Amino acid sequence: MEEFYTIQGEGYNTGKAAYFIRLGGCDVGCHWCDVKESWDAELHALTSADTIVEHAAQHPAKNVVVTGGEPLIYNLDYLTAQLKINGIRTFIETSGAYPLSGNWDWICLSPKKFKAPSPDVAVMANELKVIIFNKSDFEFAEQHAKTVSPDCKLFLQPEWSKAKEMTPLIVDYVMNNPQWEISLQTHKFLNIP
Ligand SMILES: C[S@@+](CC[C@H](N)C(=O)[O-])C[C@H]1O[C@@H](n2cnc3c(N)ncnc32)[C@H](O)[C@@H]1O
Ligand SMILES: Nc1nc2[nH]cc(C(=O)O)c2c(=O)[nH]1
Ligand code: SF4
Ligand SMILES: [Mg+2]
Repeated sequence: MEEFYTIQGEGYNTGKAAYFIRLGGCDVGCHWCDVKESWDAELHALTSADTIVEHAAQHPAKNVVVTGGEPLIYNLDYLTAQLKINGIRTFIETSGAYPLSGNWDWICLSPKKFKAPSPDVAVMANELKVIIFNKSDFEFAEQHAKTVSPDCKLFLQPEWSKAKEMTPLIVDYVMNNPQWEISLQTHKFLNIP
């Protein structure tokens, strides 16, 4: 759908420059999704994986974030193999709704109530990032924390439109449950992509 060079705004790798590859297509249907224009893959022109890798390799930071849409709709073995050949670290943002493919340096799993993540993604996740839209999402976060590995980093991120209401609850929750950390969508405050 699009490619852009920016700074990772969310989660464990916040603050690192990275080339973003946003793949079109998602059927998870989060009503608060901040990239609904990504859902219909057919609305976006196709770009070959080789061209994308060539573009990524031209940027100073050797980090790529593959996101979407839901990137795991596609088999990502070829794309990540080519990125690796070019010495690029591979990060993925996924709901986990499809089986894991690709070779990843960092897997950020953001599970959704609307389509449960597959267990193979949960066990491999380096980071669990749960979006807090309402109070019941804390319990949802704890359920998913049981499915990830013991060294997986745990993040709570306010849903953007509910941030005013939810952020104080997250602050309180993290102070009482310090195995969790807060993640903010810092790129939205910085006005960068
Ligand atoms: C747009 S999604 C694309 C990748 C994948 N489909 C997923 O959901 O993880 C990228 C990240 O943005 C988060 N996100 C999407 N809409 C959001 C919103 N309104 N507020 C906060 N985070 C949001 C998702 O949970 C995910 O962690
Ligand atoms: N700067 C920036 N950081 C991000 N982290 C995850 C994003 C995403 O949409 O997947 C995203 C994004 O869209 N922009
Ligand atoms: S899974 Fe990700 S891309 Fe798909 S609707 Fe939810 S937040 Fe948006
Ligand atoms: Mg985004």
